[in-house]
Amino acid sequence: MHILVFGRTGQVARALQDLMAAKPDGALASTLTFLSREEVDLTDPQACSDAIIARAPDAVINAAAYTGVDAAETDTDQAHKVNAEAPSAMARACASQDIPFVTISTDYVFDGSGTAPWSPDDSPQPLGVYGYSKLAGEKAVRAAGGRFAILRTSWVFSAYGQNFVKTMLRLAETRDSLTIVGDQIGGPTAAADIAAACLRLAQCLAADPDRAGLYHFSGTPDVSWADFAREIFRQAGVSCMVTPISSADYPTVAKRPLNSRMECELTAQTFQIERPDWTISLAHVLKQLEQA
Ligand SMILES: NC(=O)C1=CN([C@@H]2O[C@H](COP(=O)(O)OP(=O)(O)OC[C@H]3O[C@@H](n4cnc5c(N)ncnc54)[C@H](O)[C@@H]3O)[C@@H](O)[C@H]2O)C=CC1
Repeated sequence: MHILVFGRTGQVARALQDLMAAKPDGALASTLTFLSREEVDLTDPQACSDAIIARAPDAVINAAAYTGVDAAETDTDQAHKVNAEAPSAMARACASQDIPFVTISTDYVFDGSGTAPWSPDDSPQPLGVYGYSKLAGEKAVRAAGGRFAILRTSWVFSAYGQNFVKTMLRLAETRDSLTIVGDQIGGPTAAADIAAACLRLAQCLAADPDRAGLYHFSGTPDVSWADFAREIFRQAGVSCMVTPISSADYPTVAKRPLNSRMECELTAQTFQIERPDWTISLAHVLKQLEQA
């Protein structure tokens, strides 16, 4: 199965490349081709659908996105193009070819109220432009129909790019104590686990279009950012004291949801993908960083 992936340098795209490299020929049952921003810019939705038609893949994974949550507040047009119009064009092209389309969305489509895990049936109510742009993308992908899967995930970390794990390790090089937000709760999710889930979804949708839909996928257990930081330091053997603070004491341009817990039961039932234990995935990432 030939899978075309939008994105080459992002966390999930790099994790997909790792999966390919780790598996001997044939074991992945898929060949992946990655499209960089230089090859196809997602601000040009027509170029996205043209690339799909021209390359005639068996499935498409969209691992590219405008992920600057704060920057999006003032860069609305760009965020909307990349997160809504581009996936819309990709989904329509895939539906026209009757091939699976897997795209990734976010917990930021929710307003973070309450403490119950969000189910895929709950009504989204984003707090900022980034969440709105991703939600607009979800709606357009659903409207396109076909063999689509939208995989909402949260708190992505890996050995690549910018993420919380790397930020914590960098800060701890010069600090012996940190104040970290303790009232936002969610499931940290390794890019490697998301990559494996995306592949499985693409392969399942190729066999069975009835499994098309919206799914949640996040690491377990749910924790606060402060708890996440403590576990990073514990596993890395770094001595750095973590004091939890409230979101109100750490103002950001875009408001963040307090409750990012996600109900992932439908994903488990439909694809036999369980919530990964992020503490185990974290150990792999720390090892990867150590070897880099
Ligand atoms: N990073 C996180 O904590 C979370 C991410 N997500 C979603 O997961 C998915 C993957 O996220 P990450 O791998 O962390 O993202 P990332 O920020 O590491 O990578 C994004 C990729 O998109 C590409 N890109 C951005 N603008 C582009 C454009 N105009 N044209 C072509 N390519 C462009 C970048 O070059 C990069 O390769 C995204 O859909 C994101 O919205 C969901 C929840 C949390």
